[in-house]
Amino acid sequence: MPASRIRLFPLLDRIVSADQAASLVEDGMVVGMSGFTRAGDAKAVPLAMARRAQLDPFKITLVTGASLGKDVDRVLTEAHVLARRMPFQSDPTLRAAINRGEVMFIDQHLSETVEHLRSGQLGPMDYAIIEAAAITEDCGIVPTTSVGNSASFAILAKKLIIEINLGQPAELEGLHDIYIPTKRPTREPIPVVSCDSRIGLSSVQVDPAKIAAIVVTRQSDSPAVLDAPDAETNAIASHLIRFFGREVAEGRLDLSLNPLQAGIGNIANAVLAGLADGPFHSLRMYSEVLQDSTFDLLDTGKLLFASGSSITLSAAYAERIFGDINRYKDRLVLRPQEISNHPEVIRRLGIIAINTALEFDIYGNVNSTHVNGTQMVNGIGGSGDFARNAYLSIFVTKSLAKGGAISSVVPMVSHVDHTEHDVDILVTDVGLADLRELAPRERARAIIANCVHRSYRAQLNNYFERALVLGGHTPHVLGEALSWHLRRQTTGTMMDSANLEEN
Ligand SMILES: CC(=O)SCCNC(=O)CCNC(=O)[C@H](O)C(C)(C)COP(=O)(O)OP(=O)(O)OC[C@H]1O[C@@H](n2cnc3c(N)ncnc32)[C@H](O)[C@@H]1OP(=O)(O)O
Repeated sequence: MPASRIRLFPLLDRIVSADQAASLVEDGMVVGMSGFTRAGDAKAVPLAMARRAQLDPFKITLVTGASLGKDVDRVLTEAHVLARRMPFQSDPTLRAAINRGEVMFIDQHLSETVEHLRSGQLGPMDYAIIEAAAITEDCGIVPTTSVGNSASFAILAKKLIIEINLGQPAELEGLHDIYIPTKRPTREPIPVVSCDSRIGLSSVQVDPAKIAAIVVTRQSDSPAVLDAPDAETNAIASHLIRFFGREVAEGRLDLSLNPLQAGIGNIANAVLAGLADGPFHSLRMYSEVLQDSTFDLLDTGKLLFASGSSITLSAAYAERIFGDINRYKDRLVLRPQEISNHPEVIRRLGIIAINTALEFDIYGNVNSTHVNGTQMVNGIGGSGDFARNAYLSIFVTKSLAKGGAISSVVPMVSHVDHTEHDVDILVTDVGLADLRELAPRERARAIIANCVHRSYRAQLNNYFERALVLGGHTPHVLGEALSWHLRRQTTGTMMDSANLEEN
């Protein structure tokens, strides 16, 4: 163990095995864990908890920053350790248990979880299990590749288990900016005034007496798995980039755009990658997750600075970037997710927010989470924090899913995460609908003309024209509004019989 990793020497006595640390967690406890979109998650103790539960069954409420690495939620689900889980997940095994009703999942705006904890609406938190790069001389916990909710968990939990991960570079120290908002209702303004504002400390200060155990690990984060860009993701990126060009021509933006937020996944990655080839320069990001494309943009010099709450990279990028993190350190900051996603800061900076929808409807309501209105996919994540408060709230999706059996543009979404009031721009591979300052009837025409796949356009137009006859500010044929989803369930496709004949 290098002395630089635990610099408060009396704490060396608290090093134990993962199994010993896992034995501290008791049935019914509320446990916080580090981890945000695979980055910086606790890796050894949760697996030891699952092993223990095989012999000594127990259940907990598990609260994290966001999703964890590839094994943690899976093994905890298989060992039936999870009674309740919040605020986000993306694991197929856990997803199935949530949809069977076995795990109670609380799908929460990512900026809000620690507010609930701080105010006593959630908790008290019994243990926080936090991955750290180091513990400083004055008992500062230095996070690794994410901050997520770790800072407030460490401060608010009764006891701490720290995983010192020797596999994470020691040079991560200095990357983080830990700021905890003051008490409500007399809270001071959060002093982030630009993407590169540094307003806090580089570690999380805790009372050493709270550290119950330290476990030493040496394991990389699970890598992100990104598909290669395809024709649809490239088309979405190019529609969006042309739109930004028009905004510049109209004088509403300049070539540095406004600070960018981009969600996880292939489309967001493709859009950011597309910015590298455009005329844009001096870009800044104020986002949650920093993906591969962030580092490509930093390398080309197009991106000046990136603020996030986690760095989630593919295996090849992780090796290159974390092997040379000092090269990027003065152009990066990792913040607690309540600051990266804070409504006050998002509104102040005038963020351009780009997130992915599962489906949207003719009026611009967006479903990001539930297939057929019932089956949870991942959760709302930070998309709502950004959509409500952004300068430009953009949602992207492919126009078709499941080989064309599903249209991503429907008469009425089967679940609403982002209401029409929070959505400015919709983009599919077909085109882009600019909904700003449009009334519902105008929004419907713009969406049907620009976003719907040609195989569903006539069917959707037919629905809208019949809705118009019935009237209303937001016309619908209520008895048919969810008929596309029902048809998919019963016949396997959203296409009606006339459309099936046509296609
Ligand atoms: C931690 C964070 O907060 S990151 C910041 C933003 N967070 C969010 O936006 C959270 C919510 N968003 C998400 O979870 C994702 O972006 C999703 C699920 C909406 C889209 O995921 P992506 O992987 O980008 O899109 P993709 O098009 O590959 O779709 C994922 C799956 O949903 C399926 N799908 C897509 N649209 C539909 C639809 N309308 N109906 C049914 N299934 C659909 C796809 O077929 C695919 O299925 P598969 O995994 O079996 O192949």
